[in-house]
Amino acid sequence: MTSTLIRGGRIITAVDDYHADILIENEKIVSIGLNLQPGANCQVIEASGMLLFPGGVDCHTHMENTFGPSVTADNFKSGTRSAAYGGTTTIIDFALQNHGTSPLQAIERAQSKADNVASIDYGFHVIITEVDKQVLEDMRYAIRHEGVSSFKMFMAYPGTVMSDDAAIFQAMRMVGQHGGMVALHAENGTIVELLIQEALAQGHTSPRHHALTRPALLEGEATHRGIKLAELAEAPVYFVHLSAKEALKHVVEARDLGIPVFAETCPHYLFFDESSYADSDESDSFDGARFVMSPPLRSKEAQNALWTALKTDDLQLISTDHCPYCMKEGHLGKINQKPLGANDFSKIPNGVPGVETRMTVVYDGGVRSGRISLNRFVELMSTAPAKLFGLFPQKGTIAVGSDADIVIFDPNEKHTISAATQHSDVDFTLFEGHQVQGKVKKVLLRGELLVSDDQWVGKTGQGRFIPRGEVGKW
Ligand SMILES: NC(=O)NCCC(=O)O
Ligand SMILES: [Zn+2]
Ligand SMILES: [Zn+2]
Repeated sequence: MTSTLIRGGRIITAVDDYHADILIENEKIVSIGLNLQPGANCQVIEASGMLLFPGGVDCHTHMENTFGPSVTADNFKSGTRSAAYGGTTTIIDFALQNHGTSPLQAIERAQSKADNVASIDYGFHVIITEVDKQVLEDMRYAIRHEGVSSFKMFMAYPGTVMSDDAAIFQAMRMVGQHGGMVALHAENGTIVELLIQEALAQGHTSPRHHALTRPALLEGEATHRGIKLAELAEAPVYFVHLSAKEALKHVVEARDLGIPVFAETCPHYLFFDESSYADSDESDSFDGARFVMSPPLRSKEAQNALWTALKTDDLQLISTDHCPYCMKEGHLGKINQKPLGANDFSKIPNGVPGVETRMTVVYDGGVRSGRISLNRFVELMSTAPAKLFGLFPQKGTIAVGSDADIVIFDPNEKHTISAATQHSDVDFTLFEGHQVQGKVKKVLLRGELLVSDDQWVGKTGQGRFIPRGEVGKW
């Protein structure tokens, strides 16, 4: 029997804050208490002065994503290792339903990419691109028998992954009856497309036009429509990467009425705003491409509103939407990356990295700056995503019986974030040069050390697919 004792740390959960030892046996936490004694052959980890968090749960990542014009820079090997260094021990990634195929085939394909390669645990949402009777039946089957109970649908990207309202409504109605949930990418795709074509026709090709052609109002409109479709379908709904005040307003309104509407935001919307695009209209500046994600960065005012909403539970969690493309073509052999859109902003692959920095930047910029409490931090990073997406209490907390996914975190260590010292295959981080306080020191997945003082001590492939139960019930 393998056993580990973590001694003397300060345990933080979504509701508790206390000093105790944690005893781990066979992947699980078996005891929490004072002065626990190690048995024979027990590994002892000293953690005095350290905070102990449940392993991070990032419910929005895109490893080896193929639905855009190119493949993301991280696959499940590099991406999950990078996540682990950042304190995340579970991700929920995506399985893409290609046109003419079943969601069940999508799950199988996604599993074949992750199995034996991922270093942390994982699940999938299926991206639904086509709905018919058989697809709806397969979605029901996925919820009941495959442990895949959430589905992403796009109100944007016409001609590729966008679904119309009827498809979204039918999917919501089906999954709502079976304990599942649809997650929506809410932007009015047809109007965005029109604005893009008008901008290009006027010769506007630089990255900042990405933001100008995706106005906040169109995120607000789609969010409102998505809520109405969910209400009609009598189903819960989840909004991914919420960025705009105009969208938040509708979420708040619905939640105040007791409608099961949930939403996440992402670190990039909390730490950057639209001014990051400002320089990129100069003739040869392509630098703003690093901030090309959808929805785009919003105003400073929106950023403040998001922070407030995180505090008041109008937003339930922070995920990363880790979807990295390199700024330089050919980095580690990656092709068709951000420079694809060097002469046309609409061809820049959408997405940014973030899986490794999520906990650190939110701890520093959220907890240390006084915007959120330490308990709320744990809730946003771990407990809420686990509860909302059917992983709790196996994941998302430090409790007897839970998986021993634990982050040992030094609240005092200062460091500077840089792509050069990160572990993703992408060649930049939005947080380059940011000085932060608080550092992930050790990370355990089901009791096994993955990361120890900046050293990788984990094993490729030790991550496991985690079947999920009912979602959207929290
Ligand atoms: N967000 C983004 O720009 N890229 C990733 C795909 C998505 O989540 O829409
Ligand atoms: Zn999206
Ligand atoms: Zn995404």
